[in-house]
Parts: sequence; C-alpha cells; structure tokens
Amino acid sequence: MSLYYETADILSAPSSTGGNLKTRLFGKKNKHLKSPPPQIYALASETCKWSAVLKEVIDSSELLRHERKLTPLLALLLVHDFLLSRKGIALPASHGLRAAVERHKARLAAELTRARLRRKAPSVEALRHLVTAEALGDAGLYPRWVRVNTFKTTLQDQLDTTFKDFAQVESVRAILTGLTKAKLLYVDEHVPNLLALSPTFEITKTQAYISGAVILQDKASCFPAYLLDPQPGDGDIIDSCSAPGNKTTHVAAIVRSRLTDGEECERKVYAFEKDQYRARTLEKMVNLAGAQTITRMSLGRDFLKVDPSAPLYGNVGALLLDPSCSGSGIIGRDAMPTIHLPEEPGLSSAKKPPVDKNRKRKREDDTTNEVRRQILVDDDGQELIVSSEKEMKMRLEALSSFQLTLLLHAFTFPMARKVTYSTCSIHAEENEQVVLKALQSEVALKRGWRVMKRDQQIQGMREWPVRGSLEASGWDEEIADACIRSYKDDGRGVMGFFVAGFVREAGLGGEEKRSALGNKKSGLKGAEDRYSSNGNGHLLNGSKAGSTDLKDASNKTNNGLSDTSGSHIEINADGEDGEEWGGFAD
Ligand SMILES: C[S@@+](CC[C@H](N)C(=O)[O-])C[C@H]1O[C@@H](n2cnc3c(N)ncnc32)[C@H](O)[C@@H]1O
Repeated sequence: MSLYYETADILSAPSSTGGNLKTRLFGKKNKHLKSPPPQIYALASETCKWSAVLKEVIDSSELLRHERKLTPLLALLLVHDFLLSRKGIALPASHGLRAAVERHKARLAAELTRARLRRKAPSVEALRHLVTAEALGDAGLYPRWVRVNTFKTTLQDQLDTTFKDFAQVESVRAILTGLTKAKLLYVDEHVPNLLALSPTFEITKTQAYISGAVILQDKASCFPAYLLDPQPGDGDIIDSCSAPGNKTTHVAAIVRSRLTDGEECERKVYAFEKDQYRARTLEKMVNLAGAQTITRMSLGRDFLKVDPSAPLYGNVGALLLDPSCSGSGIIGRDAMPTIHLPEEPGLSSAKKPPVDKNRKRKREDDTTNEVRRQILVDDDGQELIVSSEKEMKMRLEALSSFQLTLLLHAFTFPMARKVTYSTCSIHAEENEQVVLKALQSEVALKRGWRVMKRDQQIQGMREWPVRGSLEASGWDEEIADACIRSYKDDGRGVMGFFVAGFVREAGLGGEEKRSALGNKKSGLKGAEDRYSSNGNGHLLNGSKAGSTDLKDASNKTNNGLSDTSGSHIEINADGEDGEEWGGFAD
C-alpha cells in the first residue's frame, strides 16, 4: 500500500520543497521510503504523463463521487495501474483501494476507449505515442541523444540489435519533423558513437540502457571529452568536476579506444567530485558504464584542494573542467511534470485546490524569454528564480570567478598540455569571458597556455559550425572561432552549451613568459587589472587575495547552479590538500 501513498506524497510536496521529480525522490530528504524509489519514479512519471487522459476517464466515470475514500491523486495512480500497467494494481485483490477501483472496471474501460477515440487514436499503442509526445512539451522539440558506450558494445552492435527496427534518416531535422514516428535514428556526423533518436522512443526501457551499453547524453555534452581527444602521449587525465559522470565515462571510453589490441591500459582517469551525495551517482555511473578499470574516483574531494605537484599527478597531461554553472542552456526535459487532477465531487470552483505553483511557473516560463533568463538551475536540477537583473549579474559574477579559479588551478598541473573548459550556460560571463581572463592570467602567461585554435581541433569539433561570440571574445576572431557554442533553439537539436580548449607546448615551464593571446589586445578592458594570478594558480581579484573570494564564490555557486549532463557510496571524506594519496575509490 505504501507505494501509492508514498507516490502521492512525492507528487503533492509543495513546489518550494520539491525540485523536479528526480530530486524529490532521490534527494537527501527521502531516505525513509518503504517502496523502491525507481518504482515510485516510474509510477509517478507515467501517471503524470497520462493524467490528462486519466482525469477525463475518472471525471466521466464519476469514480470519486462513488468512492469517497479515494483522493484525486490516489485515484489517478490506481486507475493508471488498473488500466495501463501490465500487472494491474500492485495491491492484494482483497485490498479496499484496489476493490474501490475494480468495482468500476467496465465503466473505466469504456471511458478510456472514449478518451482514445476523442483523440483519434486507433489503438491504445497509438494513444501511448500521442500521450508521450504531448508530455514531452518543449523537450519533444529535441531528439533523444544516446551515446554508445564502447566499454560495453559497439555502434554496429547497437544498430544490429537495440535499433534494428529503426529507419536511419539523413539529418537531425528529419528526426525532429518525424516526431510521431517513434523509430527514427540519425548517426551523428560530428561526434563518433552518438545517435539521435525520436524523443518519443522509450529508450530507458531497453536492455541496452539498463545495462549501461548506451548512455543518455546530449550531443553538446559530448563535446568536451571529444575535444580533449586524449592521445596516448597525453598520459593520465583529470576530470575535475565529475558527477554524475557522463564526461568521465566518455573520456575513459576514448582513452580505452586508443589501446592497441591486447594492450593493457596503464593510463588513468582521475575523477574528482566535491559533493559527497552527487559522488554516489558518479560511482554508480562509472561502474554501470564499466569504466572502473581506468577511472580512479576521489569522492567528496574538492579539486581546488588537489596538489598539482603531488607525484600521483606527475603524468597528468590533459584535464577536463566542466564546473557548476547557471544552467541557462539546459532543456527542460527534467522539469517537474504537470499533473491534471480529477475534480473532487462537490468542490465548487471557489474551493478548488490551488494551482500547483510549478505549473503556473512553467506557463510563465513559456510566455517570455525574459522570465526564462531569470531562472538558474542547480547541479541537482533544482530551479532558482532570480528576481532582478542585478541579482542575476551578481550571481554570474560569482559563478565566473569560481569557474576561472578552477580553470587556473587546472593550468598549474606540471605536465598538463591540454585543458577543456565547458559550461551548459549561454552567458558570455561564464564562457568567452572566462576564456579571455584565463588567457590573460599570470599562470597562463608563465606556463604558455594558449587557446586551442579551430584548426588544431579534432575534426568533428573543427567542423561544428556554431562558434563563440565575437563581441564576448573582445572582437578577437581567432578566440571566437576557437570557442565552440551551441544554442538550444537553433534547430540543431542540442542544448545550450559552451566549450573551449587550451593547449601548451611541451617544454614550457613556469619560468617562460609568453603572451597566451599572441600579444593581441583583447577588448576586455581592464581585465588584466582585475584578474591576475598570484603565481600559484590562485586568483587575485583587485587587491584581495583570491582564496577568500573564491570560497565566497563557491558558496554562492552552490546556491545557483547546474549540471551539464543532463544521474548517486561510502564516501571518502578526505579532502585535505597536499597529500600524494588522492583518496581514490578503486
Ligand atoms: C556541471 S556538473 C558536472 C557534470 C559532469 N561533468 C557530467 O558531465 O556528468 C558540476 C559538478 O562539479 C561539482 N563541483 C563543483 N565544484 C567542485 C570542486 N571545487 N571540486 C570538485 N567538484 C566540484 C559539482 O558538485 C557538480 O557535481
């Protein structure tokens, strides 16, 4: 019985304490659930998806007038399982709630048929497609991007098995225009082992997804590991901000793909994640992907406290930095779903329950981009409404300061030759401007860090047409062209994203001073004055030493921020710096 009551509780939690469905369910506050969270998640999300149809069925059959112990939400959940779940209601036949629904089985079935015919769906299967497409909302305008996990399978294997019934199309646009056809597939032209599927296809129900053979990952989120392009000569890799682990497993898969037949992998991917709770997801993801042989996770560890000169990192040649950001490029696939509740009998319109604030907010979001821009999404998908431009500006400043600090720390690893920096933000403050400030920092100048120019990039990234903003790059064409962007509403079917690469020639040490901008003057006036480094990779902001400011920025960041990926162990609460031992979970 707890399944239905617990699911109803999760769905009726006030939006102020809620977050999206995943946060509500897998969040820190929900440790005492009796039913398995995945079962609650499946019931809640499916019921929300079907709720417009089920509301019609329940209202027309007058179920709530006849069965007074059912609440509207319980009725939705029970009728969902009764009519649509293969196993029916998950309660003993003698149970009062089950009996309350099953007493009306003929009427409920007849009303479902009417609801289906009203929607001109020839079968329940056709109705399922329609309902799924409708429930996707904005997300229905984007394909489902699926990365084939080469630790477990190959692209060809997946085309021959999981996707054998799919029709291959020539472009992402063809997927987007054929939305009602559930089985269209496009093999991406830029990123290897990446597929776009019709958004209505329920990939999460396939064995390939359950076993970790395929991973849901937006195309743009695949750019950083692909751009980093870890070659055998690059040695070990660091993923500095790892959870939930999409880029960690991607970069590890690329490292492995570079082995020759029978060669054992001696290289390591060191993955850091500061948040202990999110670190659990990272560990699960790495294990599910089969990447644990290559990946060393340091769970709950702050990358800023990692000592770059520790012998353990002496062979680190490439770092991937994908820090928390404003999340302004994220597509709202994970927003709290809308629930259409049946009418309570005898409830006059004056007494109707208040409209769910989430739903109201969603409508408001849809009306103006202005409002949309004021929403930040944190690493757990929780939305934060920013009430004024001034507040937004302050948050972006705090974020970009924190992001720059992390980037400059990455620059200090002695053998590092390549770094990628990425965000799922559309704001120049977190993107091109961080790149400019990083290039102008003392550590970059000292160690010879330069931007990875377009013609130095791996083919797919070189060919990706959407580049950085010229204005935000201080009118420096080379930098703008080196920066890679994506926008969520330009028809390419991807989220809003930004990535830039940095390179340094071997042999350039701490002593050699070179202008990372090639002596070109950037349009970012005064940036050199405001941002420089104290030589230890720590940012100096104005006259203040960076560490205090950074702490500040980092704290603020934790209130306003986001996860580019669009999935959670006893954690090692090490985290003090300077040790050679990285606290890695094997
Ligand atoms: C945008 S998410 C990373 C998404 C991840 N790269 C992926 O693709 O799955 C940023 C992550 O960085 C973590 N983080 C933030 N600051 C950190 C720090 N100083 N050290 C390590 N992790 C940090 C956050 O907790 C969050 O999990």
